[in-house]
Amino acid sequence: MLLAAWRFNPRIAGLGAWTLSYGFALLISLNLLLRAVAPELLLVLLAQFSAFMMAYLNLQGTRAYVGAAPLPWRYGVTGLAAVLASAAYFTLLQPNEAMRYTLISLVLGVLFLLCARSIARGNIWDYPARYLYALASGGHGLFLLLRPWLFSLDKQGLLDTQRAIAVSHIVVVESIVAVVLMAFCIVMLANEQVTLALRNIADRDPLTSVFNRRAFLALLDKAARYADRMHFPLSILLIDLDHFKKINDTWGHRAGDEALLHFVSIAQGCMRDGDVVGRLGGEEFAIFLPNAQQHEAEAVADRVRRAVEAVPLAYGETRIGLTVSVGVACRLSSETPELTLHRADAAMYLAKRNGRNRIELAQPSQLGSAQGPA
Ligand SMILES: Nc1nc2c(ncn2[C@@H]2O[C@H](COP(=O)(O)OP(=O)(O)OP(=O)(O)O)[C@@H](O)[C@H]2O)c(=O)[nH]1
Repeated sequence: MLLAAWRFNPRIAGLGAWTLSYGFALLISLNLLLRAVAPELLLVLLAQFSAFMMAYLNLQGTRAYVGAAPLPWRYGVTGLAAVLASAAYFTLLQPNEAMRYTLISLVLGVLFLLCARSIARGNIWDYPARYLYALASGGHGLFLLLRPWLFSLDKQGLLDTQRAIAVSHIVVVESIVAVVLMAFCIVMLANEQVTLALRNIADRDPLTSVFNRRAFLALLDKAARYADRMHFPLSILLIDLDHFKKINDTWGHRAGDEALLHFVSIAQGCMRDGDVVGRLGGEEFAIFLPNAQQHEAEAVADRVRRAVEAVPLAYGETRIGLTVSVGVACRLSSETPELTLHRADAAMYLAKRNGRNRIELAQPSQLGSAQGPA
């Protein structure tokens, strides 16, 4: 299942390491089959090697998935060498099955707990699969830490035969359930990443990565409904780059693209958390400002206008000066967001007519009943 997921989604970070980790899980099963025929030392080394690699690669896959740097390879090599050396020592020189079992259980337990810690980031509602995976790997990690204690109860003769059998069954069943559950979670995580990537493609402008028109309008609609519920104001800036065609005609289309990116980075630097920017088309952008009165929106518009004017685009050796015309509208009570956008658009065209590189407010006569406290 994981191989198929990896084969079809090779670019999902971590999926390769996860799939490989399950390859080592298969080796553990192979080990069980060899029990009757292979020498003890070989079986012990193979079991501990496979178990360590499975848990370690699981952790590496998880870190890759969440965008964390991979653990340096020397950690893995040192950990593996220590596990194998102690396994050999407690098999050949100082035979002690309990000690072997305890050591590997503790190492694996810690690796699975680290795995749970790495994955549980973000908001549970946005990433349910991450929390399920954290639960599965964290639960398995805790159980692994508990296993030596269960084992010691048996060794001390504190369990009667039936209980000892039940405990060994629980240990086996827990491992199988945890491994299968984690594999399902990994497939869910891969699916989550594909969904996010598709949503990004559907919602974002490919050049500037800000929201495209459709996504921006959908978010604006949602923000307007929220503003209605909370009796908050909502303002919109409509921003158009001035004489943009001239940039394309003089320096080429690539310079035009760079100018759009340059503008977006400046505009984003002037916005608060919660403000949303979208590209409505061509060189026309809009920003909506939740809970902002008209005078606050006007101040943001002025910040953007000044910043764009002050920082020319560095295009090779050339410095290309840019300016923007901005229309500002604050939503009237029960006005549809499309209408507010339309008024901001009309104000922006007024700014163009009045000489560009300026801000115009949507008609004062239409703003009489703007929402929220003045
Ligand atoms: N480089 C580049 N150019 C684009 C893109 N989208 C639209 N354009 C160009 O943007 C230009 C817009 O020109 P106009 O609508 O005449 O506007 P303008 O030159 O900015 O003039 P004013 O808006 O009146 O100041 C056109 O030449 C489009 O081809 C894009 O993604 N990249």
